[in-house]
Amino acid sequence: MSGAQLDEWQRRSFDISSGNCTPEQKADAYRAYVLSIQYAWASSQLSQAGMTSLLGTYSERYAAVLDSDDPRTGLNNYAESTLHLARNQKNHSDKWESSLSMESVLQLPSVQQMMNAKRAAVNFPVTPADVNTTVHFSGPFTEDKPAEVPWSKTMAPQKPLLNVNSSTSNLTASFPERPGTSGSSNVFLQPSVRPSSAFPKGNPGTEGPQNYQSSFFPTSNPAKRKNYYKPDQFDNVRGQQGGEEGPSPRAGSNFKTAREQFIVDQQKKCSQQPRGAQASGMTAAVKKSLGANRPRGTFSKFVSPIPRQEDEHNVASRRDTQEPQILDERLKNFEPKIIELIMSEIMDHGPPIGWDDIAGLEFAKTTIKEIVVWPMLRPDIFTGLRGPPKGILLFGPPGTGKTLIGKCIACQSGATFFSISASSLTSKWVGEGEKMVRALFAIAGCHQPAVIFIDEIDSLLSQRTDGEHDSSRRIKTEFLVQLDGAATASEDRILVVGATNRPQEIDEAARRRLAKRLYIPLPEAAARRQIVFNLMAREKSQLREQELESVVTATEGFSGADMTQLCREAALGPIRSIQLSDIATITADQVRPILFSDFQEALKTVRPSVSAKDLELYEDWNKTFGCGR
Ligand SMILES: Nc1ncnc2c1ncn2[C@@H]1O[C@H](COP(=O)(O)OP(=O)(O)OP(=O)(O)O)[C@@H](O)[C@H]1O
Ligand SMILES: [Mg+2]
Repeated sequence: MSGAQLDEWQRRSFDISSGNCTPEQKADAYRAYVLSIQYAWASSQLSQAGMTSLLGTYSERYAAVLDSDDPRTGLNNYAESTLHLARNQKNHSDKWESSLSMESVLQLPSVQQMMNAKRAAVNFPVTPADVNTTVHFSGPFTEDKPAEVPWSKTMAPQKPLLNVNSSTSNLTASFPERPGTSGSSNVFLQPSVRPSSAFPKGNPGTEGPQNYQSSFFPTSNPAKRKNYYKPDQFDNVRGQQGGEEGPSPRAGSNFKTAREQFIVDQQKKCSQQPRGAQASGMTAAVKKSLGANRPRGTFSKFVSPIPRQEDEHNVASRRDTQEPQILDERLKNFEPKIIELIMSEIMDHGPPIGWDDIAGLEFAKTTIKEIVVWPMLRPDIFTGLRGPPKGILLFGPPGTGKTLIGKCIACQSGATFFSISASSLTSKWVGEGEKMVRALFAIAGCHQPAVIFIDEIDSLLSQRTDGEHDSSRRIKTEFLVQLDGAATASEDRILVVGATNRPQEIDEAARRRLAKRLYIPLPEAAARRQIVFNLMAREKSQLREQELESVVTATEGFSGADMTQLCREAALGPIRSIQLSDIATITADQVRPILFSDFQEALKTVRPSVSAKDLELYEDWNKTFGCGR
C-alpha cells in the first residue's frame, strides 16, 4: 500500500475506534473499506488471500452496523429493507383491473335512464354545485373551472388513466385532452359511483349535457361554492344567523354537512315554536350543546362553552312553565335541575331515630330540643328574643354522635329536613356552587319549618385563605349571606345545624353565625353503659351487671363509635367459637349468647380512636367558643 492509502486507512480506523462517530459514519467508513480492499485487489496492490481475509472482516462489520436495531450502534437496516419491500410490493392483485371504467358506468341501466331523462328535459337550470351527487365523486377536486368543462369531455366513453395519488390515496382519473376543449380535466374519482335517485328534478332550462358534467364536480373551493347557492334559498336561515352567510343545502343533493343538517334542524325546531320563542330557540340549542356542535369556521360567531346567564334564565323560565310542580315564585329563578337535585337527593329519609337512642349527651339533647323542637311546635311563643338561633354547631371528637343527633333532629322535629354534605354544594362548574346554596335556602324557605343539616361543615366554611380557589370562596360567602338572614326574612323558620370534628378550622365569620356551639364530648361511663346495654338488648347476650361495669371501666376514652365497634367485635365471639364444619348446618338458635369473655377478647383488638392530646384541643376550643356550661 502507498503511504497515502495507509494514511487514509489510519484516519478512518481512528475515527471509527474513537467511539464518537454515528452509525451512519461507521457504515460509510466500513463501506469505504470494502471498496478500498476491492480496489487494491483489482489494482494488484493486494493479494487474493489478503483481500479475502480483509473483505470477510469488514463486510461483516459493515453488515453488523447496518442490521443492528439499536439506534446508538446500528441503522436497523432490516426494518428499512422490510419497509422498502412493503412499499414496492408486487403481488397477483397487480394484474387485477377494475371493471369500474367510465364505459361500464355509462352502460349501467340506471345511468342510461337518467341520461335519457335529462336529454328529454329542456331548460335545465341547475347550477353546478346543485347536482353533485348524481354520480358521487368526493375528495379534493382539482378542476379549476368545473362548469366550463363540457359534458362530452368528461362523460365521453374514454378509458381514463387511473393514477394513484400517494398523498391522498385517491384515484385520479386523467382524461386525454380533446380537440376543441380547454383546460385540464383531472378529477379525483371515488370508486363509489352510485347512480343517484336524487338527480335534480324538473326545472327545464339550459342544455342538459353541459350541466350533466357539472354534477360530477363539486368544487372544494368554498368561495366558489358560495356562488352556486341560489340567493333566495335559505334566506330565513341566514336571517337567524344574524346575517352570517351560511352554507345552504344543495338542491337535489342527499348529502348534507353536519352544519347544514344542524341549521335545517334548527329551522324545524323554530317553526314548531311560537314566534316569540324563535330567537331564544337558537341560543338555547347552542347553549345546550355547550359549544360542541356550534358552527365552526373563521366567520362563525364565537359561542362560549359556559352557559350564558340570560340563556339559562330563558331555559329555566321555559321549563318552569312546562313543569307544573315548581309552583313557588321564589324558585322561579332556579334551574329545575338544581331544584330537583336538592329535593330528591338532599332531603333525608333515614330510619327513625329517637332521643333515647342517643346515649348520654344530656345537655346537648336538652339544648337542641329547646332550640329546634319547641320553637317548631310553638312558633307563637318563640318570637322576638326567644326566637331560635339561625345556626347551631355540633363539634367534638369523631364518632361521638354528631351525625346521629342530626338524624334524630330530622325524625323528631317535624321539620323538613335537608341533610347535605359540603361536597354536594361544591360543584366543578363555575357559579353552580353558589346557585346550589341559594337554591337550598330558597327551597328550605318554601318548606318551612326546615332544618338544614350540614355534616363536616368545616370543609365548606373553613378559614378563608389567600390561596384558596375563587369558587369555594364565593360558595362560602354566599353561605354566610344566607346564614345571616340577609337573604331570608327574620320570621323564616330555617335552622342550620352544622357538625364538625375540626371546629378550629371554621372561619370566624361562620363561627359567629353558628351562634349555638355545642360540644359533643366522648361518652361518659353512664353513656357507655347505655350504648352497650342498648346494643346487647337487641342480641342474645348474657352479660351480668358486674361484667357490664367491667366493660364500662375498661372502655374509658372510647367514643360512641368505638363502643359500637367493640360490641360488634364481641358479637362475633360466639360465631368464632363454632367449628368450621358446623357453620353451614348450625341453626341461629344454636349460636351461643354473647358473653363477657367475648368482650374481653374484643378489648384486645379494639382501641380508642381519639387520643388524649386531640381531646385537649376540643376541650380548649369548647372553653373558648363553646356554649356549654
Ligand atoms: N351517644 C351515642 N349514643 C349511641 N350511639 C352512638 C353515640 N355516639 C356514637 N354512636 C355510634 O357511633 C356511630 C357513629 O356516630 P356518628 O356518625 O354520629 O359520629 P360523628 O360524631 O358524626 O363522627 P364524625 O365526627 O367522625 O362524623 C353511630 O352510628 C352510633 O352507632
Ligand atoms: Mg359525622
